[in-house]
Formats: sequence, structure tokens, C-alpha cells
Amino acid sequence: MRTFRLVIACPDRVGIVAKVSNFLATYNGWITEASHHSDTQSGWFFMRHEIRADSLPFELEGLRQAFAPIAREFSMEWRITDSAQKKRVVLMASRESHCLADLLHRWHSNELDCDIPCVISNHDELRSMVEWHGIPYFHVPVESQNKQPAFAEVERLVKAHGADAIVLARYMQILPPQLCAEFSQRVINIHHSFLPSFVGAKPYHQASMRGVKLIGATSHYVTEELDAGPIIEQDVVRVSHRDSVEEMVRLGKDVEKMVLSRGLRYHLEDRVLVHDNKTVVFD
Ligand SMILES: Nc1nc2c(c(=O)[nH]1)N[C@@H](CN(C=O)c1ccc(C(=O)N[C@@H](CCC(=O)O)C(=O)O)cc1)CN2
Repeated sequence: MRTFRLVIACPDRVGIVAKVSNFLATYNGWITEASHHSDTQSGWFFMRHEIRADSLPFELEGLRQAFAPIAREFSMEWRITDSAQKKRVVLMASRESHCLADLLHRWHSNELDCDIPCVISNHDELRSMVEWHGIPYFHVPVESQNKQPAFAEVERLVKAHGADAIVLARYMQILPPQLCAEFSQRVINIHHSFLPSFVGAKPYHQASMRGVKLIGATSHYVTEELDAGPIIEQDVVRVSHRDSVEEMVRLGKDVEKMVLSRGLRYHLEDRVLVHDNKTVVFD
């Protein structure tokens, strides 16, 4: 069923839920899902409503225009999206294939409701897997001594394909500040540790050296600061002294796949709200 998703963040006060609910009821809006959260630490309120598109007397732009006065009155940060408009997600990978393969399978089996206009990689090994799915593959090598040309090409490709979002599926290059800023809260990375532990490269090796009893994975929005963006989803799996680093890598891959696909689905369904480098996820 086609729905409109109304997502709101604003300074908390009495009357927000009543105002929004009354607005929707006035126009006969049929609410299929409603979530609220009052953050006492920040003093902000978060809300997400799904409304049957066929219950309202206007289309997406009309709904936005009708709601705008309420948004101004409550100083809201808000957006309204249409479930029928699939987001265009460019995937990026390096040599590791498990996260990319998992996302491609979930997309191919219609579990992930998005379009994948292309895949970009700094290596060529994964081309055949991607092209088997009928998706264009762009090999954009990154020269360690001069990365700018490569990321200029990445930016050109991302824009040429009309990307709404970018997913770093174990893409092992640090994105430049400009790309992070231009796609703020629209680039999702999978970091193979339970952040904030073990940021940077080789987190499983770091974890093994520390003797941890849990390893994990974190999907987060990408910011200029490495592995420090708003966390979307996390999970863990138990390990012990019996597990080598190689065993941790093997165990960790399943967690990475689950955490990245969950994080992307939450984003696609407009379930993630960001405030003060933290997220509220209405899952
Ligand atoms: N601007 C950002 N870019 C990226 C982020 C991020 O949070 N902000 N996350 C990383 C993913 N990542 C760990 O999850 C990670 C990737 C790469 C490196 C790194 O040191 N890369 C080296 C090159 C390594 C190589 O050539 O194989 C580098 O870029 O100099 C650390 C962490 C993705 N990008």
C-alpha cells in the first residue's frame, strides 16, 4: 500500500501530537503507523507517521504545502516522503564481497525496496558478481598519493546516476570532506566493530589484541571524522580465547551483513532521525 511518511524533529512542548494528529484527521488522513519520542536530555521531540496516500485529498507536494504552516509554528525540522518513490542507492565496495553480495541478494529478492543504479569500486574483482545482477559496475582506482581525481570521478558518477543515498559496503577508502558534506546523512557505512570501540583499520585485529568477549558491527552515517557519524544500527556476537582473528573475521561477517542491511532498510523507510550526532530509529 502506498503511504506518505511524515518525519518530524522539533523542540519539545505540549500540543505537538495533538496538532499533527488533528491536521491529519482534518483531511481524513488514515494513519497506519505512529511513533513518538521525547528526548529529555536534548529537550527535543521526534515523531514519525505513515499515512495511507489514498486517504488524503492531495498529492505529496500538496501535503507538504498544507503542513508547512504547522512546521513553521513549531520550528520543526521535517520531511514528507512517498513510499512509491524508490530511493536510488549507489553501492561502493573494495575487495571484500560479503556485504555487497548480501545487499545485492536482498535487492534482487525484493527485500530491499530501492533502485541500485550502479556499483563503484576501487578494485575490479567484484565486477562479474555485480554485472550478473544487471547493474553497471564502475572501477575507479584510488591513487594513494593523489586521491582527488578518483573522488572527483566518484562524485561525477554518483550525481550522474541521481543517487539519493550511498552505501559503503566495506569500501576501504576515506571519503573526502566535500562528499561527506554534500551527502550528509545519506552515506551509510558498515564498520566492522561495535563502535566506539576499535575505530579505523583492522578492528578485528585490534579486538583480538584486547581479548574481547564480544565482537560486533555498526552501521552509521558517514561524516568527515572517521567512524564517528550517527549510529543507525549495531549488533554483536560472542567470541572467546579459542577464536583466532580469522575466526573473528568469519563470525563478524554475518553480523556485518545483518547490521548493514537493517541500517539501510531503516533509511529507505525513513525511520531514522538525526539530532546532535545521535539517531532516533523508529524500527
Ligand atoms: N569520511 C569517511 N570516510 C569513510 C568512513 C568514515 O566514517 N568517514 N568510514 C570508512 C570505513 N572504514 C572502516 O569502517 C575505514 C576505511 C578505510 C580506512 C583507511 O585507513 N583507509 C586507507 C586506505 C586503505 C587501503 O588502501 O586499503 C586510507 O583511506 O588512507 C579506515 C577505515 C569508509 N570511509
